[in-house]
Amino acid sequence: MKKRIGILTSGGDTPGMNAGIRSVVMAADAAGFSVMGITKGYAGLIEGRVDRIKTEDVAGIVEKGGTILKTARCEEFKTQEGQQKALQVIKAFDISGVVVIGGDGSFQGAKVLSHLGVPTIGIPGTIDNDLAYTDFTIGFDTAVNGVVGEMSRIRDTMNSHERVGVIEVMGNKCGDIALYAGIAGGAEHIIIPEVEFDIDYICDKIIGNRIKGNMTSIVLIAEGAGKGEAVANYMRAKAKLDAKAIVLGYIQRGGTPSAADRLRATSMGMRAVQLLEKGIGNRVVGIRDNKIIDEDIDEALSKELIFRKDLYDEFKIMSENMQ
Ligand SMILES: Nc1ncnc2c1ncn2[C@@H]1O[C@H](COP(=O)(O)OP(=O)(O)O)[C@@H](O)[C@H]1O
Ligand SMILES: O=P(O)(O)OC[C@H]1O[C@](O)(COP(=O)(O)O)[C@@H](O)[C@@H]1O
Ligand SMILES: [Mg+2]
Repeated sequence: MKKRIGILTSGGDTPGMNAGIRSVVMAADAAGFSVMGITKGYAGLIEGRVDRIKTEDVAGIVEKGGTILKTARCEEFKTQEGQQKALQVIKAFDISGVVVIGGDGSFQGAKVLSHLGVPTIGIPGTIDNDLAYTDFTIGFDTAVNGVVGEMSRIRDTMNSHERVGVIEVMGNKCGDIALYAGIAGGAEHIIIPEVEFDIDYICDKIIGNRIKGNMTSIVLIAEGAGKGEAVANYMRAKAKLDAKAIVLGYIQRGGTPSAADRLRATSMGMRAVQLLEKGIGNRVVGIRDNKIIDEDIDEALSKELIFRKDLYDEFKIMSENMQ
């Protein structure tokens, strides 16, 4: 095993990616490896945007959102031609192992690199929490905290106008951001792709609560379950509710990472380097039952997401009893 590893971030950026980069660079340094930072994910790899990254380059980044390595979604890397170009760059820079921080799509790319003979380790970086093999992905906790903060700001103005706030959050096909933020932020209703919803029931509940004098109504909708605007339009047209749709959008992906995300990213970065030190690739690192784990990429990606029905049931108890 030669002593030079590459690191890239790919897909949607997340708070905590920088903490992961920092950890990999420091762990590699301690192990006698040098690290090459690959700018802009697989696109940068194909283009040869590769530069030495040293301990001094990662000083002070633990608290920064985004990713100092930049990121991208790169269609070309999905083609064999693109993958061969990337492989040539890896060889040209004498890189013997790669760490990829990204989500489900990025891990497909990590699998490709491993199968091309470059030991590659994935660290889960996505706000969506949509990777089944790990309890949490890096960035999810910060995103949930961000949504909870916005919910209380939105609630202030919705309450003042006696409006219904329909807040659309990210998550791709996964409802976790809406579910966790819904519980922590005290949403009256959540709409997530994992559970069928009845818009008329939600309207009736809101109207019933209003009759009893409770005018506060926040509905969180995960983007995978539909558009906030469509829900608000329906509420206005069919239930005469003064509903406003708010799409939180990219503010969910920015900002300083939470302590939990920094801690997880740091431990996962350390594990990634330990694996590469042993020449082990084709694995992804994660956290299960509060312990850092690693698992074969193919196995991890073949797992089906387990919906946290226990949490949803807790939410329902609170939602149904809110008045
Ligand atoms: N099947 C695949 N084979 C190779 N690379 C892939 C594959 N799927 C995704 N990727 C790479 O990973 C990048 C990020 O994937 P994407 O799904 O957009 O984000 P994320 O990794 O955050 O889920 C893609 O733009 C592409 O470069
Ligand atoms: O940044 P883009 O390309 O607009 O993509 C938006 C998507 O990225 C995310 O923010 C994060 O998704 P990934 O981590 O899979 O990249 C999703 O929640 C959202 O659907
Ligand atoms: Mg993804």
